[in-house]
Amino acid sequence: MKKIGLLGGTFDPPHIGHLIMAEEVCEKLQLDEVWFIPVNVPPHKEASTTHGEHRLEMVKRAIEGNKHFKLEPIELKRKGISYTVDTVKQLKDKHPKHTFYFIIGADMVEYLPKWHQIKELVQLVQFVGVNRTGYKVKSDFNVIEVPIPFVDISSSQIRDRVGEKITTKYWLPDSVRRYIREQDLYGKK
Ligand SMILES: Nc1ncnc2c1ncn2[C@@H]1O[C@H](COP(=O)(O)OP(=O)(O)OP(=O)(O)O)[C@@H](O)[C@H]1O
Ligand SMILES: O=C(O)c1ccc[n+]([C@@H]2O[C@H](COP(=O)([O-])O)[C@@H](O)[C@H]2O)c1
Repeated sequence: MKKIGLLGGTFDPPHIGHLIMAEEVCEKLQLDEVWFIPVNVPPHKEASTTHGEHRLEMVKRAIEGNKHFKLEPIELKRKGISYTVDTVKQLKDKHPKHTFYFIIGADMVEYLPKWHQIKELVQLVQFVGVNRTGYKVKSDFNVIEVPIPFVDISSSQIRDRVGEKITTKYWLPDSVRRYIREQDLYGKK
């Protein structure tokens, strides 16, 4: 039986905030692995995202070299809107012996009441919340709070900076920055 952290995200692109939260939770909760799950269609975001294949490749590069981190493309394969309740059910069916922890930032903790079938979902998986500037980890739902160093970085800021040709060095792994350059992502069209 393994303890598995699940880090769902749009990852458009993945950045050091994602990596630090995954590593901190992995160590503090003594998880065996953290699985990164890029969404297909995010349940709550209006704006369209970069193609799944690019986001998948960027996550692959971001987690390279960390033996605890794995890529789980289950939502991209399933297509459609990526409701977490569907993902957790599928993963529990496939791996009945694992215990799953769904890791979210404080913005998503505050948003929990609006998640699809949230009452059922909280019975199926243990949520873990990490702090994020501007939001609170407190919730009426059962959320384990894991303190992390505040990393005031978001994917949208990175997309804007790339578009404005402002440096993103150290905001995300060089391998991901290279991929963004090679594929000409986030440039102003
Ligand atoms: N800097 C951060 N600190 C703490 N949690 C974070 C941070 N960045 C992202 N997260 C959390 O990681 C998960 C996936 O985030 P996501 O891929 O949407 O990145 P994002 O930076 O929030 O993107 P965007 O700016 O496009 O909304 C969410 O649970 C989010 O709360
Ligand atoms: O299932 C839901 O209703 C739901 C609502 C909001 C967010 N989520 C999940 O939370 C994770 C983080 O979302 P995001 O948009 O910040 O990348 C991602 O896996 C989403 O699918 C899920």
